[in-house]
Amino acid sequence: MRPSQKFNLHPSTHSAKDLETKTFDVICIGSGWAGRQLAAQVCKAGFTALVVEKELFGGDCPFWACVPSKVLLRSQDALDAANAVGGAKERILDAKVDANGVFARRDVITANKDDTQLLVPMTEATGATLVRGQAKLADVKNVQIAPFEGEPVEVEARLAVAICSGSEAVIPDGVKAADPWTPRDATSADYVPEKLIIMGAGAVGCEMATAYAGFGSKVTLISSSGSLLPSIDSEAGTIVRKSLEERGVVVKLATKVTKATRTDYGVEAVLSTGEKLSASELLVASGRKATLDFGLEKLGLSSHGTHIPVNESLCVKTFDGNDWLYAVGDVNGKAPFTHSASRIAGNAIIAKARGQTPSNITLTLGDRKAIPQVTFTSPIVASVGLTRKAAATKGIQVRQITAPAKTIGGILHSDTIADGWAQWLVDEEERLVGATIVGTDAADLIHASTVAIVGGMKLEQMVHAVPCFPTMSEVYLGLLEAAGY
Ligand SMILES: Cc1cc2nc3c(=O)[nH]c(=O)nc-3n(C[C@H](O)[C@H](O)[C@H](O)COP(=O)(O)OP(=O)(O)OC[C@H]3O[C@@H](n4cnc5c(N)ncnc54)[C@H](O)[C@@H]3O)c2cc1C
Ligand SMILES: NC(=O)c1ccc[n+]([C@@H]2O[C@H](COP(=O)([O-])OP(=O)(O)OC[C@H]3O[C@@H](n4cnc5c(N)ncnc54)[C@H](O)[C@@H]3O)[C@@H](O)[C@H]2O)c1
Repeated sequence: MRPSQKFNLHPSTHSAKDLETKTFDVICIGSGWAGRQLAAQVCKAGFTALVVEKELFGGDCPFWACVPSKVLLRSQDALDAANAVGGAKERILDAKVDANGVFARRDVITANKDDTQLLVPMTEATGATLVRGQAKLADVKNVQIAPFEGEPVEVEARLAVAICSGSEAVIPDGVKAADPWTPRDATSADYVPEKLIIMGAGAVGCEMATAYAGFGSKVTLISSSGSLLPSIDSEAGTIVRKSLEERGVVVKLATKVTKATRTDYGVEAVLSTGEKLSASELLVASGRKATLDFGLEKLGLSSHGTHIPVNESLCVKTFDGNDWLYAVGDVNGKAPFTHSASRIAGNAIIAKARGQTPSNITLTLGDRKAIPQVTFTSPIVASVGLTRKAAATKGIQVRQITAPAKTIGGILHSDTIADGWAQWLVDEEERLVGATIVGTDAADLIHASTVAIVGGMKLEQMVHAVPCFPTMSEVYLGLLEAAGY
């Protein structure tokens, strides 16, 4: 069995047959960040919530996605940081990470995929009731739970049912015969493949290329897109490509993996160029689709493609008069990040139950005006609001301001700090509408831009926000200067 599939479902605990009541204010199908946060929010407001989970309480993020992937990246990062400072680097005996040590640290942080260690008690502490089993929509506000043992049980929601079922990796038919690694396998692995082909250069592909190159794999990163991280403006992908190539990664863009098979050695991949490559493993990181195995069709609904369409309150759009069925998190395809499973649906459900209008936080978050994203490559790529591409698609006229993401603070911090790249996009009134930062500390630096975009700030106001010396926040001085302020 693959390491990604080794976990205990604890089938005899949290059984639907033991429920003291069958009626809850809100029922969440799925216990990822989306389901748990919504349940916690409504419980805090004095309502009751049931969370149904078919796999591990906690969903993807703590066991297979954000958390283990960040652990796989952290050790090389720490070594690189020490290696970039004279006086410290002389003490480093080996600049390569110990992959087994990294895997062991990951297993501790992910509690060996045992949800009873942290996620179950943490979620119960919010006041939510938890049940293990597969949930299906049975009727309006009715959900059927098929437990791991015993007969199905029906539960009813007084206010709302929220589909928080997440997403799963898309494995194209042409490569299935290779029995490829999914992102779950890449984050759960307990060995380092000698040669690794990664298909897809989005966030998963680029992060895993960084991690496995650090472990010593010979990585080939192949993507149908013309640049790495295609959802961000292309300068970011160019910088990440250069860094990956310096780490020995071979990058092939505008190229598809069309077919792959298992061989005695591992896998053979056929590319759209006709080239054939062999490797120990193939990681497919070519996108995700919503998890839709909960019986939408039972209500005469279809999911309209790969995600469930929702309105600005995250209420499902697919049928008239719906005011009780919500889709929250990856399943709605709006912004597939842990942090974007925001309080939108909870606000709407609570306000409606109290006969109030939802606060305008719903709208700010709902239109994705300022949802940030960080890709933990080396250097890190952070972005919020509009990219140039997104502005053009929306027909929004923007002025581009760029500056190096390199400051005196950064130079004092690291002898090898690279120039990096920072971009602000401002609208015709000089209001900030987008920011991208590629470089040291970008993950945290971006938050200042998020706040400015949410606050509708103009450059003439931002000029008053003076960063401390000597810090990386001086990137913002560089941007203001480049903007002519
Ligand atoms: C490798 C990787 C790294 C990532 N890194 C980051 C990162 O650094 N930062 C970030 O913000 N995002 C990251 N993401 C994205 C992030 O993991 C997702 O956006 C987030 O986990 C989605 O949360 P969710 O609650 O919508 O879904 P999930 O976490 O997928 O939870 C859905 C849950 O619903 C359950 N479920 C589904 N159907 C049913 C049913 N019928 N009955 C009962 N239960 C059901 C599933 O078992 C699952 O537990 C990463 C993704 C990947 C793949
Ligand atoms: N740090 C983070 O926040 C983080 C990290 C990892 C994942 N995620 C989330 O997970 C989601 C999924 O990430 P992902 O990287 O799997 O998908 P993605 O959609 O971001 O990127 C898919 C990539 O695969 C390429 N591709 C598609 N078909 C191909 C083929 N046949 N051959 C070669 N290349 C092909 C595409 O051109 C693209 O570059 C993202 O939307 C992201 O939100 C976030």
